[in-house]
Amino acid sequence: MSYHKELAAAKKAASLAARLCQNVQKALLQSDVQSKTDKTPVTVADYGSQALVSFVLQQELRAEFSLVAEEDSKDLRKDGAQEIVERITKLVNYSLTSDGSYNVTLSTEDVLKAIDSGRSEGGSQGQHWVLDPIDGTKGFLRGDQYAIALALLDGGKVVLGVLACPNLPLTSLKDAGQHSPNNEVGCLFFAEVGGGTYMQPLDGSSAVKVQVSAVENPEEASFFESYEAAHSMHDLTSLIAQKLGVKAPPVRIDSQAKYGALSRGDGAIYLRFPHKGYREKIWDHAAGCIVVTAGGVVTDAAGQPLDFSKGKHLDVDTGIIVTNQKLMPLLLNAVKESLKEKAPSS
Ligand SMILES: Nc1ncnc2c1ncn2[C@@H]1O[C@H](COP(=O)(O)O)[C@@H](O)[C@H]1OP(=O)(O)O
Ligand SMILES: [Mg+2]
Ligand SMILES: [Mg+2]
Ligand SMILES: [Mg+2]
Repeated sequence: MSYHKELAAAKKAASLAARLCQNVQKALLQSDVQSKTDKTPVTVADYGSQALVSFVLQQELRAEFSLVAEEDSKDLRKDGAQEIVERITKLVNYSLTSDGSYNVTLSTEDVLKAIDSGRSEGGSQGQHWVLDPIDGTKGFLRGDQYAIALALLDGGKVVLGVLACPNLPLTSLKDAGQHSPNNEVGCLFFAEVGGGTYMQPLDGSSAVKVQVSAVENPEEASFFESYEAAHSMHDLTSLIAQKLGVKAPPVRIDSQAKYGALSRGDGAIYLRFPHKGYREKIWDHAAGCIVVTAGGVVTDAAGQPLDFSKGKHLDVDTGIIVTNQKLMPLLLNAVKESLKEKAPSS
């Protein structure tokens, strides 16, 4: 089965959402930051991006669709939120119409409804879109890396993914680091099952095929991890890297931009070990997973593939690791030994 139409719609939605986020990041004001019950910062851009992606998918596909997305309109429907809802609506309308993509004016209620169409629970039957409207909100607020991550599940498997990374340099992080000196940033990664992975500049110029690094010697490999120590245990990942023989220091970046950078070989390994009690969500990995499948393998710490068919959460054993097929057995060993060493003795 081909998903060309869905892929074209997803690319359009993610590109427009990326532009919305770029506009907000430029003008980021303190009042744009809200607090949700889980205390993660949610900005008008998270909501705007979700409303916009939901609207564009509906317009382009013109069919019933199911969307599992991170945000909902609960906080926006509370007293006192009217002003922020109006700001989100203005932003969404501007982003949809400013380049002539659509000729529409959404009302505040249209926008709230579009946000809430992301309330699906997913599962193993049929098709479900999976969206993180801004992945790496902390990076976004800091002016660093973030991503708009959109994927399609069919029968519980990821069949396409699009990852827009507005601040990721077009050239390898190996050369320029996270901040491109000449400001050539903005990458769109996309992949369809069995069709390889492509990257194109967010400004729309042509796409190139990309490939995960084929490095076989861990001494020549570098690894990515969360910028935030609260999201992944840096002491554990450093032990794993040491056991594996990795020489380079960790490259710490926010969001699924790590998967994007890995998919084009900027580094060879991604290690993610959240603190105890954290449950991974499907929208934090679905798009990232499929863009690295051209040469890469994604598993949990026990070597099992990620299962996207169980609803919103991923039931992973301890952590998530990504590398190429050659390095995976060595990495799994290093992970196993490190976990044993770190485990409290009984
Ligand atoms: N306590 C936590 N541990 C691990 N990941 C978290 C935690 N809180 C939020 N996240 C999510 O982790 C991802 C970012 O991780 P990182 O950038 O470190 O790779 C985001 O999806 C972020 O959500 P959000 O989408 O709201 O930014
Ligand atoms: Mg969040
Ligand atoms: Mg996220
Ligand atoms: Mg998010």
